[in-house]
Amino acid sequence: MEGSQEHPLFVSAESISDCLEFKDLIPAVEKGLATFSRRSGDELIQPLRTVMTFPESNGYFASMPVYSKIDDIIVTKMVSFFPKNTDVPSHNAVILVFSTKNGLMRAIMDGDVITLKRTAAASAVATKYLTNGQPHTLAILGSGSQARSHYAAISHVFKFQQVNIWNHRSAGAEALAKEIGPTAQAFASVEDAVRDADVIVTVTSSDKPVLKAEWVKPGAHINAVGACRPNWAELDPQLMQNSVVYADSREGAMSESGDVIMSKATIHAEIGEMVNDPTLARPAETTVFKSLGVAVEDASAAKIVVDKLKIP
Ligand SMILES: NC(=O)C1=CN([C@@H]2O[C@H](COP(=O)(O)OP(=O)(O)OC[C@H]3O[C@@H](n4cnc5c(N)ncnc54)[C@H](O)[C@@H]3O)[C@@H](O)[C@H]2O)C=CC1
Ligand SMILES: O=C([O-])C1=[NH+]CCC1
Repeated sequence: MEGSQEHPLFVSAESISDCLEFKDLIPAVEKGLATFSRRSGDELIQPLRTVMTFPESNGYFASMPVYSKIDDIIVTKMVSFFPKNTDVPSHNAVILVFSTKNGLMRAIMDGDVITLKRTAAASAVATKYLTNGQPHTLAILGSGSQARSHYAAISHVFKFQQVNIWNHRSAGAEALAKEIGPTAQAFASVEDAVRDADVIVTVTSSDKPVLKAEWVKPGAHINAVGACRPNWAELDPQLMQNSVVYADSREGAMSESGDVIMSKATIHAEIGEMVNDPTLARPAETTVFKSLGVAVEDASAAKIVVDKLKIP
């Protein structure tokens, strides 16, 4: 159905996969995070997301609104995450796009592909600024949907000679290593997987630390993507204390990141602040990008889809 004033267009996962490429998305997310970090009210409005919790089913539901003046778009993402899911996906999202002129709904988009790609694109932006020279080895902890999108996005920025995969269920690591090909190897222990890693991605659903300070090579960059609740952590507190820590949103990290809250680590800068002022980058240090997810990343992706599909 063609989009029109009366009927918003539904955009499927397949259509979004086809038109959302990292060559466009990584710079768009970089620009969006920089705009957000300027905190200029007439460029972008992004309130802290609301998260409902369902303790009995260990589930969560987030509503993530944003208005981007420079992209002329109003977007709300709604996403459920039930980390213990096994028979169905752990994350399920939809993205609604509204007109800034009259408030009518322009599009209803699948949010799963956008969430996978924009999250990995944000990590790719952080890795670009915080990796020391040409990295050789990438380590990925976790072998789910974000593990695959992160491999694709970060490999768009750097070509790795070696990709080490660990997963708490080894079959997952073996499967992902096989998909990636001869440069990839599954490891039975986190310590062995990360020992030589220049870039580490943690994309697990663990609520307890899986990565320890003593295993990490000095100067490595870590994209810590999981653990999005204030009492969850993927990194041990010593690693957070030893590292220069970045976040997508200071408010989001102080509200939702157990890695930051429980370790009492200081946030050195937002990724967007670093984009606006590259002297904030510390690539020679051990660095952590604590990623929680912000709506401007979704809006940056939705804008590309709106433009590519010429949605009215
Ligand atoms: N920062 C952000 O913007 C976003 C973060 N996320 C988070 O990223 C993480 C990965 O997301 P997806 O790949 O979509 O999930 P997924 O369900 O596809 O994969 C989860 C991975 O974690 C592993 N895992 C599950 N329980 C574990 C445990 N107790 N210890 C160690 N590993 C365990 C699974 O085997 C699987 O490999 C989740 O924590 C999710 O909430 C997801 C979307 C956006
Ligand atoms: O930003 C996002 O979409 C999410 N962050 C954590 C779970 C989903």
